Amino acid sequence: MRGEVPIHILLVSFPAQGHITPLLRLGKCLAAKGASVIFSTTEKAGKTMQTSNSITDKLAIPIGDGSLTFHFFDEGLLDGDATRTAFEHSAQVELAGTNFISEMIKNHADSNNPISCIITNPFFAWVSDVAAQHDIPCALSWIHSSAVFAAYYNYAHKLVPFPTVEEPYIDVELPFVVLKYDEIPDFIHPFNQYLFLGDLTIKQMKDMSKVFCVLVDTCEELESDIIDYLSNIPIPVRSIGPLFRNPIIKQVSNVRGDFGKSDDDSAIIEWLNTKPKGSVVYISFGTVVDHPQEQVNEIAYGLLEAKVSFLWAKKNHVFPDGFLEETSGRGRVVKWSPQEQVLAHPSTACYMTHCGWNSTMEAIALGVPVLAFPSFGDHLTNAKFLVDVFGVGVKMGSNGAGSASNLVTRDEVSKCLLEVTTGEKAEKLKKNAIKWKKVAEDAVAVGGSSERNLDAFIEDIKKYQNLN
Ligand SMILES: O=c1ccn([C@@H]2O[C@H](COP(=O)(O)OP(=O)(O)O[C@H]3O[C@H](CO)[C@@H](O)[C@H](O)[C@H]3O)[C@@H](O)[C@H]2O)c(=O)[nH]1
Repeated sequence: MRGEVPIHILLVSFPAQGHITPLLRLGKCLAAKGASVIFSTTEKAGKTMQTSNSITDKLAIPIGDGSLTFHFFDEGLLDGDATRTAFEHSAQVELAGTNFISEMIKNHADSNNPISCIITNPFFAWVSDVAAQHDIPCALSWIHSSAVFAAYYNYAHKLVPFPTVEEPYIDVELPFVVLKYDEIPDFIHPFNQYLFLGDLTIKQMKDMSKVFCVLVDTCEELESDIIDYLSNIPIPVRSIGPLFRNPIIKQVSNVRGDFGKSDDDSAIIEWLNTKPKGSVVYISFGTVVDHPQEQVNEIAYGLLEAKVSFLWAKKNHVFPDGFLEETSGRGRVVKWSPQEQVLAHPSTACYMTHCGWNSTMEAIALGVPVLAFPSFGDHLTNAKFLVDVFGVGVKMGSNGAGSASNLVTRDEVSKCLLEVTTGEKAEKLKKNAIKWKKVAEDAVAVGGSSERNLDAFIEDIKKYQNLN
C-alpha cells in the first residue's frame, strides 16, 4: 500500500473472548497490509485485556506498513464481567458505543484521515446502523464457521424447516449437509433456555443488507461445499482464515487480547519438552463453558483410568482428592495456557475441546486430532464437522452431555481418550489432521485462497474510499 492514501479501518468488537480473538487477528493482518487500524471494544473488556497482555490504550503499534491502535470506549458501568454486563446493560453499551463511533468518525474526517470502513461482529448489530448514518461501509466479522453461518441464514430466511415446538426432533436438511436436531446451533432450538442469543444473531441475519461483506475465519478448501452454497446469497462471504496462521502477523504474536494469562508460558512449554512426541492430551473448554463439579470429577477419573499424560487449562481447580498427587509427573493443571503454542507442540497428541470455533480452527490448522465435548451453540455443529466431515475427531458423549443430569462417565472418558490416542483409528485421525494443517497453511500463504480473499476485501474498501 506504499505511496497510496492509507485506509483507516475501525474495528468494533462485542466484549467477549470468542469475538475479540478473531477480530484482533483480522486487525493485525489488515495493519500488516498497510492499513491504519483502530481496535475498539468496551473499556471493561479493555481492562481485562490489559491485565493479561502488555497493550496500551491509544498508542499506535507499528505493524508491517500499517499500525494498530487500541481505543476502548467507556460504557460507564461498574465492576463485573465484561461480557455479562454487555448483555445486561445492552442499551447503555449501545449508547456509549454510538457516541464513541460518531465522535471517532468526526475527528478523523476533521483531520483529513476519514474512516474508510468499520468492521464489527455478532451481537453488536447497532454498529452497522451507526456506520450507515455516516455513510461508511460496514463489514461483519463472523465468529463461527461458514456452516453455522449458513444454518442461521437458512433459519432466518425460512429456507428449510427447522425444529419447532410441535416438531422438535426433525432433521435439518441444509443444501450441503443434514444436521440432526441436536447438531444445529441450539440457540435456535425451541427448547433452548438462551433463545435470546439466537434471536440476536437472527436479527443480524435478516438485516444482512446493512453490511457489504461477511468475513469468516475459515478457508475455502475446508468448507468448500458451504462456501460454494454461500456464493449464491446476495452478500459476499469471504473466507480469510485461519487468521492466526497468516505469516504476515507472525512478528506481532505478542499483541493479544486474551482475557486470561498463564503464570509462566515458558514453564508450560518446557514441561511439554520433557514429554515424548504425541503423548500429551491437552484439555481446555474455552472461556465460557463451566462444567459442573461432577463432570470435572468424571474427566479426572477418566484420565486416571486411561493413564495418559495431560495438560489441563482450567480457571478454577477443584479435583477429586488425591488426583493431583496421583498424576504428578504425567499431568499438569494451569489456569490459562498459551494454547496456540501448546497445540503446535510435538508432544501434544490430541485436544479435548468444547469445540468453540477459535479452538476448532486452531486444532485443525495445527494438525491436532480432537476429542469433541461440545456444550452449546455452535459447538454442536462444529463437533459434527470435526468428527463426520473433517475426520479429525472422536465425539465424547451425546450432544448436550456434561450437565449434572447427563454426565459423561469416567469409563466413556477413558475409552475415548484411548481411541483418539492409540491404534488404527488414532492414526487415521492424525493423518487427516496433518492433511488439514497443510491445507490451512497453503490458504494463508502468498497466493493462497484466504490471502487472495483478504486482498480482495482491501480492494473493496479502496473502491468505496475512491467513490467518496
Ligand atoms: O487457556 C486458554 C484458554 C483459551 N485460550 C484461547 O481462547 C480462545 C477461546 O476461543 P473459543 O475456542 O472460540 O472458545 P470460547 O471463547 O469459549 O468461545 C465462544 O466464542 C466462540 C467464537 O464465537 C464460539 O464458537 C463459542 O461457541 C463461544 O463459546 C482460543 O483462541 C484459545 O486459544 C487460550 O489461549 N488459553
